[in-house]
Amino acid sequence: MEIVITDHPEQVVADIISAEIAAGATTLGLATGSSPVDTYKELVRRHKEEGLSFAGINAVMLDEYVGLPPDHPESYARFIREHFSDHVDIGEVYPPDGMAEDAQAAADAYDELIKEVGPVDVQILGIGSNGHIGFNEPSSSLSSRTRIKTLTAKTREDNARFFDSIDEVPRHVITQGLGTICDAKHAVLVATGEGKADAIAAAVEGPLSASCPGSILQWHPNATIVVDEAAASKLRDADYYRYVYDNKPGN
Ligand SMILES: N[C@@H]1[C@@H](O)[C@H](O)[C@@H](COP(=O)(O)O)O[C@@H]1O
Repeated sequence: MEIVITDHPEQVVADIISAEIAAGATTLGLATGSSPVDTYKELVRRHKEEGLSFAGINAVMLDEYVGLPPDHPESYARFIREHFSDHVDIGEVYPPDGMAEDAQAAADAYDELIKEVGPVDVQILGIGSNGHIGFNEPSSSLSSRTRIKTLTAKTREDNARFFDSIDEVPRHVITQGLGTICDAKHAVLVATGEGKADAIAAAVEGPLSASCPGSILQWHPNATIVVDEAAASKLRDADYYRYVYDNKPGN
């Protein structure tokens, strides 16, 4: 893993995505949540002001709530349109179908679609305060594929801020599995704020364990963790990561 501690995570992630596009990326993996919002803002700015083009690129998503139609204000399909795809020249963005009558069949179909559209060249990720990535809650199989998951009480509480009340937060989701996520050629996780410090410490320096699904990135051959000082504050070896990044060949 490469760990980047920076005051401007959105610039670092946007730089990585711009470089992957320049190197020929054709499939992006998009994440929702507040963590990547500034990155999308920066990518849109680069598109409008610097000519960064997403032409010829398609995208898949990490997850979707079961039971929310794609035009629901809190559906992840809508989130991606609002924060990113409506503002750039990207091709298709394929959302999981949270309204399918048979949600598991929709999840299976989505896993197949990712294989057809993919492989994902660069997958953006956030991390939940309990260490989840996508919606792979603790105890998720490390080799899981896209499937239905039941959200923990903690995740529903964390996400209640986006809904009028906690009762409106769906209990079930379709999420790429950890195995699906790890099929991406480059996984880039962004986290900011003190609330993510424990999750980042567990994902980066804890054991590779289903108890912290984000720790699967230790196993991924090309994972970058981009964090601000607050999210890095519980990393034991932060100084070493800074040293490695500052002395990166080619930097
Ligand atoms: N399913 C999403 C994740 O993809 C996201 O990374 C995480 C953190 O969200 P946030 O960035 O808002 O803290 O939780 C959400 O529920």
